[in-house]
Amino acid sequence: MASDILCFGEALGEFNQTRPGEPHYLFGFGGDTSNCAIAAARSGASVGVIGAIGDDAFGEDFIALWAREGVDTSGMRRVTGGDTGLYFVTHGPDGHAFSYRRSGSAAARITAADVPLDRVRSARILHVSGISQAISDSASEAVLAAIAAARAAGVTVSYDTNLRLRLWPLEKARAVTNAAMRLADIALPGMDDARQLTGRETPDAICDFYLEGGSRIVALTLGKEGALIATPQERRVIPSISVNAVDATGAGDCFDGAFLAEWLRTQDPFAAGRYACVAAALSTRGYGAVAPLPRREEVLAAMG
Ligand SMILES: O=C(O)C(=O)C[C@H](O)[C@H](O)COP(=O)(O)O
Repeated sequence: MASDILCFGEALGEFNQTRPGEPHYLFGFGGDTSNCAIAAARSGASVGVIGAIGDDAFGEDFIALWAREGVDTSGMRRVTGGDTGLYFVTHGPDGHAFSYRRSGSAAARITAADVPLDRVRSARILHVSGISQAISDSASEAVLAAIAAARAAGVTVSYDTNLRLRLWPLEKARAVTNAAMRLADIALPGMDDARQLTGRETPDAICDFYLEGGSRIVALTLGKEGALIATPQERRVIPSISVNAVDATGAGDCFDGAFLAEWLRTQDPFAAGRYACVAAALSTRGYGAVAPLPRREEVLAAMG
């Protein structure tokens, strides 16, 4: 089955500490590209996920989740005896923090030979991230194989920097992510990541960096300040809306999915940016990366 937006990365079972300081964790779903896929599906796009997942109970939960969300899983490998990665979210005065149990997971053991290239070639957008590459060298090569197939077939490549220094050192992240971003048509960096990856300080200088690298659209997320959307011809700051935020986990991924869905519909990066800023803000009103992802009607209602 062909999907318009194909997301490639690691899905992670999520344990989210909803009462600070207490050993009480709410189970949910995470993993940046899976979050993006579900956000895009809830915004009405045709979406699929590719990659690998364990044949354990968490993998089963994900297959059921994606089915409920209308996300195609026919390109997702269930690895016999493989583990699905997990992560823990804790909340403190400086916001949320992640810790991982994912090394050696089914997703991390993927190789370039496992990538379903036919699915990549028949998509309209391939979405990957820095995390998709950080989890192992073989996964990194698999992502590059998917990007090469997409580019050769004229499929738009979308890339979120999603810098995770618990997964790899900054020097390696810089080299790999900056090289991959040069292959991306749509660059989706976050401000904190991009400062560290580019060495540039201002939103404009960061957008220049990625446009000079060859991206057609840069959507630089600025947290509560919204986003700066830049093309070679024009750039606009898009403000966010204020909400009662409890957990920002997955807000960046929600931005990505909402942005890609709306951009596919309108081909207008600024309209997509307005829609995605509102969707991302709404996604912070509940705990977890996936449960609070808004549907298109909620986003449109909040846009007024
Ligand atoms: O860290 C990882 O490897 C994950 O994939 C876990 C999370 O689900 C995403 O990181 C959330 O991403 P944000 O939208 O940037 O909050």
